Amino acid sequence: MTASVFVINAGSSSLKYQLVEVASGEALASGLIERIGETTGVATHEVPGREDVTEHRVISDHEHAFGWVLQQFDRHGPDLDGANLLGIGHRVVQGGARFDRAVRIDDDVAQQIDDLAPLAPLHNPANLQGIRSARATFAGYPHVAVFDTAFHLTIPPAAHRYAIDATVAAEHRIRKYGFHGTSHQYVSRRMAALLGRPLEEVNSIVLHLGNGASATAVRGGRSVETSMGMTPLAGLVMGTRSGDIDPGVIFHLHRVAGMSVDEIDTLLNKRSGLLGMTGTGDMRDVQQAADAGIERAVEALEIVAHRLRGTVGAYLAHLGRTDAIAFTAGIGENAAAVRAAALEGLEGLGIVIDAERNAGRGERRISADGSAIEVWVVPTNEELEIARQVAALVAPSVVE
Ligand SMILES: Nc1ncnc2c1ncn2[C@@H]1O[C@H](COP(=O)(O)OP(=O)(O)O)[C@@H](O)[C@H]1O
Ligand SMILES: CC(=O)OP(=O)(O)O
Ligand SMILES: [Mg+2]
Repeated sequence: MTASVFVINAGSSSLKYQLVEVASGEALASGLIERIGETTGVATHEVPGREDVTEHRVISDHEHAFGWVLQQFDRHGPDLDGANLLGIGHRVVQGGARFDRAVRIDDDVAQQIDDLAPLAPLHNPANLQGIRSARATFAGYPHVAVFDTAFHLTIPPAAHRYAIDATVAAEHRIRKYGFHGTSHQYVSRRMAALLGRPLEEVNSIVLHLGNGASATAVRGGRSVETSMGMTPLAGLVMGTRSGDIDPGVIFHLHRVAGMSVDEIDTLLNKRSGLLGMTGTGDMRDVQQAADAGIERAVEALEIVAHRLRGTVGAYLAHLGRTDAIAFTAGIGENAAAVRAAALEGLEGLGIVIDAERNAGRGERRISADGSAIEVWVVPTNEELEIARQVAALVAPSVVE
């Protein structure tokens, strides 16, 4: 059997996994456990060609979730012992200024991920829980951390520094880190390949629009600007996160509205964005509501598009010359109306969408033939990118 990598993405209340065959890039199995720690969790295990397994049950913590996953492999396959496992890849959201590439996890690296938790309190502790459970289960296999932030460490100081007291910034490691780097890297590479040009020569803007959303300006394969900041709260409008707001709003909510810092944190991270504006954080539901004429859903879509358009405009200026814009992730790949609205009125800047192509499916160019800047839908595959980085680190001969 050809070599595979087990990829784990442990979120605060979820665990996603995929067994990736490195050579083909195919998922041999994948799954998702949601609502860990809540009264009823939902767990699914999918193996191509077999019926999906879905269970509704209480899953107390990540260790428990892990046990469930192993049980599914035992019962429904594929056989992990026969999977020629090269290693385990872990998505880690915050790698700080330290990790500019994937690294093998030892006790020291695990400690450093823990030290970075104050910079990503919602993400790094969960990532670490996944790492601990997996290291206990798959002792003897190499474990590799693949950081969301690594791809963005090429962003120059003028773009990653905030204009605040320099001593405070240095002491508390306050700067823009950026996230979704694995996806931005994968999509920008793929974009260059689709244009048939060397990566070093292509300038692109990648719009990763999922539950979390971020934009990145990529010059010659290197990230030079991105919309998320020190934390994944900044930038675009997201499913439950506000994206950019005036920081003064926070002081106002505290002093005038009497909210605590924790309450404001929850408001901006979990009760804002699409959810806060419309009552649902799911873009499909927002679009349905807008189609039915519900005013606040229509408005929310206008806010989403306005923010996207402004970001694209800024990145066109930062790049100077842009070859392509790529839409990716759940919304970017599937929501034609969001794509069209985001780039509406930019014909004067050389961006012309073809309505028919935009309404299609799958990886494709959606710009008109005469558009100076090409616009594409490029499906992301973070798990495959993680698997490749793991294989490159622990078994370079396999990926050559
Ligand atoms: N056909 C579709 N039309 C519009 N939005 C969609 C469609 N399919 C998925 N989405 C949206 O994609 C978002 C989830 O994106 P995804 O990349 O899966 O998120 P995550 O960040 O959790 O990986 C949700 O808002 C969902 O509504
Ligand atoms: C960092 C981040 O926003 O991740 P996600 O999109 O998975 O929430
Ligand atoms: Mg995703």
